[in-house]
Amino acid sequence: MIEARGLTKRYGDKAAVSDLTFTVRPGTVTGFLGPNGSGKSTTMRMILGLDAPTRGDIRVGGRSYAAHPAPLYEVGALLEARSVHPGRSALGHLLALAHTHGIPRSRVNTVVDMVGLGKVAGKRVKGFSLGMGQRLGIAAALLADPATILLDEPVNGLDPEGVLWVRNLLKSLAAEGRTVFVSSHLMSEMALTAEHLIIIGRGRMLADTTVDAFIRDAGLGTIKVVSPEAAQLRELLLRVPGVEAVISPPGTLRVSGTDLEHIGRTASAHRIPLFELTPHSVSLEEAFMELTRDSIDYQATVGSSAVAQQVAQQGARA
Ligand SMILES: Nc1ncnc2c1ncn2[C@@H]1O[C@H](COP(=O)(O)OP(=O)(O)OP(=O)(O)O)[C@@H](O)[C@H]1O
Repeated sequence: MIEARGLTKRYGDKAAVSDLTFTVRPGTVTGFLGPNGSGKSTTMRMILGLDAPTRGDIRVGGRSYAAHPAPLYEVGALLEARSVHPGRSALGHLLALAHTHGIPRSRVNTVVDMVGLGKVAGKRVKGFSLGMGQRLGIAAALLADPATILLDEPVNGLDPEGVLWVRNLLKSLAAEGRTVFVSSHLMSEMALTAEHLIIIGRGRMLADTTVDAFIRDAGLGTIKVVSPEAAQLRELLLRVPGVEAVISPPGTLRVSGTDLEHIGRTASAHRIPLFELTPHSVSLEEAFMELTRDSIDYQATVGSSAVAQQVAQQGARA
């Protein structure tokens, strides 16, 4: 379990993290999302005691990281895949880490195999690709079989097979009852991996929610119905428990809690004409961009306007 209370970090005048309060629970994968520079890495560094909060505190397993006598058993982390001495072999790096906690060589061999580096374990890290470096970082994070796993952008540089592997690995670690906290700026990847999301922008909390609720609130599960008798259709649809329907703008219904077939059949049974019946088609990535739009520090001038325009057009069309 990771618990942040009023967590704040300032660098001079700049607040990298502002008053964050959240709990990351065991048994689920929690995705930590935010645009570039939103404070994800700073928060992760504070979890590991690499940065001290200006205000507030952050605990892992009930205590600050520094208060754990053998921290590798409590938290396994991958923050920066390149932070390994390039002259060391993968095996040498892991053995050195293992020695600090009395972890046997057999466990080192196990994690090397687990991450698929068996064939290159004796090779120097300087020859590793980004993806191999990520795998080594994940091996180091898993070395002491910790209760909490903390990974900063673990799929960076991985090929599709590697991305799938990380996704399944994180889910299985959570299913074993571990706390899994993983940062990314890829909403679509997180939606496939995480059950819970913490989304920040400019160091502030934007959303602390489940993936299901995020999808629901973003209107991704809604159906758009255009009919000259929208009000009558709405009354009929609302007779089914769990169905929600709002008229916006006049003549257009936004319906959730049911499916296209039910709406079509209800309209047909009451001879209500339909001009349109479509699932809402905003992607998760676009919903994330909408949420974080006002919190983007680093915005490209070429391309981003096209993306914004596309989102706006999609919103207008939907
Ligand atoms: N050591 C530092 N000194 C000064 N400013 C810093 C320092 N570390 C981070 N910052 C600033 O704090 C803010 C948050 O940075 P951080 O690296 O935590 O964001 P991030 O969400 O991890 O970004 P990215 O997705 O690009 O990795 C940024 O504006 C960054 O420039």
